[in-house]
Amino acid sequence: MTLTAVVHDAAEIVTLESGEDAGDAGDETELGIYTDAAVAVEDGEVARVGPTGPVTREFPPENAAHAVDASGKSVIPGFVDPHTHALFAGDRSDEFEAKLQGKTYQEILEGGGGILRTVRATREAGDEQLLDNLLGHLDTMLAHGTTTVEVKSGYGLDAETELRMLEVIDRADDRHPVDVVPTFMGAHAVPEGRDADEYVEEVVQDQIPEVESQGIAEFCDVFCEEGVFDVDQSRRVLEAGKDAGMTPKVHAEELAHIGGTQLAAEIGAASADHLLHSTEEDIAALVEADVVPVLLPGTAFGLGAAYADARAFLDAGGDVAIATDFNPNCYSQSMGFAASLSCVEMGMTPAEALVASTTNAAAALDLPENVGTLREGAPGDVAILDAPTHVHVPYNFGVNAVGTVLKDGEVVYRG
Ligand SMILES: N=CN[C@@H](CCC(=O)O)C(=O)O
Ligand SMILES: [Zn+2]
Repeated sequence: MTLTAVVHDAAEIVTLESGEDAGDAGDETELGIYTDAAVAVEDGEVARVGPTGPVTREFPPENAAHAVDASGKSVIPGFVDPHTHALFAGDRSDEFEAKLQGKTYQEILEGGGGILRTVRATREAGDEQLLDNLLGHLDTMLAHGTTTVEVKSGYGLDAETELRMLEVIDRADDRHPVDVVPTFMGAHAVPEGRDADEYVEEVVQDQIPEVESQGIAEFCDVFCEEGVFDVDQSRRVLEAGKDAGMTPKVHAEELAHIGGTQLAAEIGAASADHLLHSTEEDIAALVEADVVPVLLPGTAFGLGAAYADARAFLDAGGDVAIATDFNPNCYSQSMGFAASLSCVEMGMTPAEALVASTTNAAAALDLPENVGTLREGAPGDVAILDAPTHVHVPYNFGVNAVGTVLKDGEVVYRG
């Protein structure tokens, strides 16, 4: 056994452990907070967490490969970001200006911009360029406390480029400390000059079998949206993906209400994402089917759109997750910013936002129970804030509250 790390004398450690023995507060919060606390990581996994005295007597910091004095600081699990399109080429900053002048997302897409423009740039980029781009974004995510992220394909829209994207995602996962969960999203848009039904058949008959034979994606996602893929087309893609071993996910009710949430419930998706226009019945169906609602407040912020009704999901008993949705239309890699928007614009509490960006986000990716926690046995994925309480995650905005990050107990970022 190797003592990888001991983080000690923290103002607080948020374990996300619930239950009677959790933290100083017992069962009182979902957060399982210990004050004046330490966490010891052995062979990459949390071996002990609790008050500094007993933990450091059992696991002396001087014996650890990494001893971190966290005096005055809050220690939380690394964030899990369960929805990104972080692999792309090109620049769409001029579309931000166009949107500020009143153009809508759909008008830009219908004019060959938006996703279709990123598709052209991504098809033209070489693998090394794509890999460099993704590694750069993973660096930024890590610096903001994210230790696990989902990344989708979907800027290829043909078998060759979709496969290339998934291979680059796989290489980035090998090369970078952040764990990367791959999602196939061949049905992200209808390629220029093509018919949606005909393209869906290409996704089902050409792309999915290729992805299956490479065993290179865990999830299959679809943009179920007015003017993109309707519910039947989306169902066709997700069922084929499911038959090929990929768990469904759905981009649902982002710009209009067309039934994607009900489809997610019907098909047993891991998550339904966006949900800006979901109804009460939709919410009930998701909760009933145990589908994680993933809310993406950065997207609403960037589009100047109304936010999803987070309270309706929470009040219905939904295990709400939040994500950055980092993509050329939503340019933020920061889960802290997503948390700020979740609290200020969607009425979530800082505690709810933290649960949404750790344990519930891990559930949206079907990750093992311990991911997104600092319970004993969890991966030693730790974010140390330059601040005394976890409330600083949403309370700080436009700046980074994270000072140090450990992945599997190794110090991988120091601000
Ligand atoms: N809405 C569809 N996909 C992305 C946007 C992708 C893009 O505009 O490039 C999203 O989730 O927000
Ligand atoms: Zn998306």
